[in-house]
Amino acid sequence: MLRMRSFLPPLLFTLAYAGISLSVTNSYYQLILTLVPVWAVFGLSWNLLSGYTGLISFGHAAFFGIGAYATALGQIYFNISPWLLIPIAAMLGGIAGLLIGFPTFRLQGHYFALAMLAYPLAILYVFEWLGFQEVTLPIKRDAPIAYMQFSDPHIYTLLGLAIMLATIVLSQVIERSRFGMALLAIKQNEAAAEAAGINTLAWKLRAITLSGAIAAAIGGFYAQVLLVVTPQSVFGMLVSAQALTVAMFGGVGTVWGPVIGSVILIPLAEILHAEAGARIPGIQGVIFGIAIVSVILLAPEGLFWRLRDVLRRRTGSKATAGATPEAAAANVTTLKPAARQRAAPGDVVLEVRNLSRSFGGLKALQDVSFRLHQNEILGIIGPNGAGKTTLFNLLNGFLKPSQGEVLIDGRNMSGQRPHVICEAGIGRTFQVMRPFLRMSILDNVVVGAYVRAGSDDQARQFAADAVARVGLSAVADRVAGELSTKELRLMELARAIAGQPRILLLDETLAGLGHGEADEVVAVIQQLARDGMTIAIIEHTMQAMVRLVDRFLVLDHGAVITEGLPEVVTRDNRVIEAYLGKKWVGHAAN
Ligand SMILES: Nc1ncnc2c1ncn2[C@@H]1O[C@H](COP(=O)(O)OP(=O)(O)OP(=O)(O)O)[C@@H](O)[C@H]1O
Repeated sequence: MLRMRSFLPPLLFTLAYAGISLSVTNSYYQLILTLVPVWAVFGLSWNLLSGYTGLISFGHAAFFGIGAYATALGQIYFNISPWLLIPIAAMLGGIAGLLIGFPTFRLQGHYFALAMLAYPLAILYVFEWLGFQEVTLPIKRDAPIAYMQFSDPHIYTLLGLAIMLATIVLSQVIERSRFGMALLAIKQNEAAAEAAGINTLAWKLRAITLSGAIAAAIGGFYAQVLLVVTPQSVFGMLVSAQALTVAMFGGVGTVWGPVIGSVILIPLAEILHAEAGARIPGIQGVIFGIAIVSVILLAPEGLFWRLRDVLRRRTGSKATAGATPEAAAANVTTLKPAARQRAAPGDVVLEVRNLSRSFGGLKALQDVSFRLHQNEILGIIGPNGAGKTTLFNLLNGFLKPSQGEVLIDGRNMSGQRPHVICEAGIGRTFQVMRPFLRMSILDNVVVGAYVRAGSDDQARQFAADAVARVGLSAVADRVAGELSTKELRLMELARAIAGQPRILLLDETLAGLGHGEADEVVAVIQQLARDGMTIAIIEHTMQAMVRLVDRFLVLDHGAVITEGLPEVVTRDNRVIEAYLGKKWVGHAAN
């Protein structure tokens, strides 16, 4: 029902646009009205890859141009109808996406962006070299409908709108599915996404394949509208910039962004080009340049998000008038920490054997061995640089060991990728939180649920259960950007348990919390252990740790200096010397 309702605005917008375009009689204005959905679809295709994953593509013209040339050359050399050629172009664009994505996804950040820039330029020179400088589509007066050559230009606009509506709906479906969640998780933190069980390379390849297919399809349609294709007009820098500009101007990571950007910028640039192009050549490029600079300065994420924030603030301030942050905080179910009840040691669920890891000459971890039993809470402590986070990174697959083994339920998992280890039952939180600030708590948590869930509905159910277990049900619909540090920590915990891990690695989950807040989070962790979860926690807050853990493992200079019960370990001179310090002895005596 909710989904159907979200399709209504794009449908109404398309109908209104169609109504306006049918009343236009000037053929030049009609062409502009056709180009708006064309560039909107191109922007949407860019958004699907770059808007959702954050991997900026400067080279989407590669796909657009492949589609345009496929449609033109298919008619010239094989006399195939564009109705068939456009789907073929989409297939070629998808294949190109896969071929480009596979090597290029090895690069990150601006290296990826720059590599993408090279593809359309290389193809442009190849097409020029092949002699396809200017390809004119054959005129088919005998079969105009079969060859998509309509005498009434309104039909092109309606076709463009139909493609745009289909692309918006497809994007909306993707946004709310496992696919969209995976892409957003990659955008936020690719490593954390892998740790949450997401096979990031596979999802990125799916995104670029689909994005390439849509860009090529609309490139094919563009060739059909203009009836002439040149390398510069379909592979040129300005074409790639067009996708980027309409999406960034309108709003990145939303279906409405490219549509808004296109509706405003395309008519503006085209009319200026027609009116002033002869006097000021290249005015179109100037307009796009100004648009990008203005957006960067005034609304860095695009118009859509800016407007939404303003509206939210207005309606939010009315709705929450009288509702104080304290009242909102009171909605969070709080648990009180219980006195520590040592778990009876269960089966060994995790065994670490002689694990070592060096970075160049630095031995960050040396010959570490220990076992983790079911239901146990193991505290991992040690001074800064002792190797605690390195140990976690080895356990969940971020790092490969130089030596040694990690066995989960007796199975050697060392060297496996993080999402495989997550599937095997290890969940993890991070020292630095990276929530999706514009998304609700529930949506943030859903990202972690997909590793176990078979369907979108099941993922939402798992997420709702996880949110309830950390006591955040009452605020599940609030956006993460409004949460306190404690609530964010609980949300991260919920995200980790939504994937139903059996072993949970918590990296400084209490960092930045006040005394009372830390107690609440401790109580939640205790409850998780009582419910059957096995937990390893890195933490510097010793007062909380001695109440929480069943056993300590103490690291110093990458090696285990001791392990055992809290009351024994905290009196061990080696631990006091290396980590706790003399102050601790005085404190413990009191
Ligand atoms: N990717 C890396 N490359 C080079 N050196 C690294 C890398 N990761 C960790 N180290 C080094 O390995 C050692 C152990 O670091 P690690 O982060 O595991 O310590 P830690 O016990 O978690 O410290 P803290 O309590 O400050 O988080 C440190 O000397 C650190 O500088």
